Amino acid sequence: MKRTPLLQSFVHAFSGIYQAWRNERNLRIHVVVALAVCGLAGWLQIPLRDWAVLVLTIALVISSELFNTSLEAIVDLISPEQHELAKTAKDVAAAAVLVLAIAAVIVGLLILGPPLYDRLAN
Ligand SMILES: Nc1ncnc2c1ncn2[C@@H]1O[C@H](COP(=O)(O)OP(=O)(O)OP(=O)(O)O)[C@@H](O)[C@H]1O
Repeated sequence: MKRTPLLQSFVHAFSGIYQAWRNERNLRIHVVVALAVCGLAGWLQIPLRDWAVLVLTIALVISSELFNTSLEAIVDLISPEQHELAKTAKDVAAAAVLVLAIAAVIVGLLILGPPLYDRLAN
């Protein structure tokens, strides 16, 4: 099998991000919320370790959304008709994103809550 050049692999990956961005409203919502959280974290001047946790959490949510988008495309390709297994595949993948999104909200509250309270109270 012909091996894809390294640079071309990056081009494909960025193309994947662009396609998902164009087609997936949920991904755009995740990115907008992530930018808002980063803005708030910058304003609150949180420590570097908290930044690391925030960035990893944001990446996990966005990455799961990208996997979800990929899985939806595969399901639509192999099962254009309605099928119980197609429904299970899509619903469970969406559930995986939901679990991470809920965890991300909790992480955000734990990291940003106390400094935000201090800033607003003083
Ligand atoms: N081929 C199918 N067979 C059975 N049920 C399906 C099928 N395709 C979609 N569904 C059901 O419809 C729901 C929405 O499917 P759709 O492909 O529109 O995803 P979506 O709404 O674009 O998801 P997301 O909002 O995560 O992008 C699925 O979660 C599933 O319950």
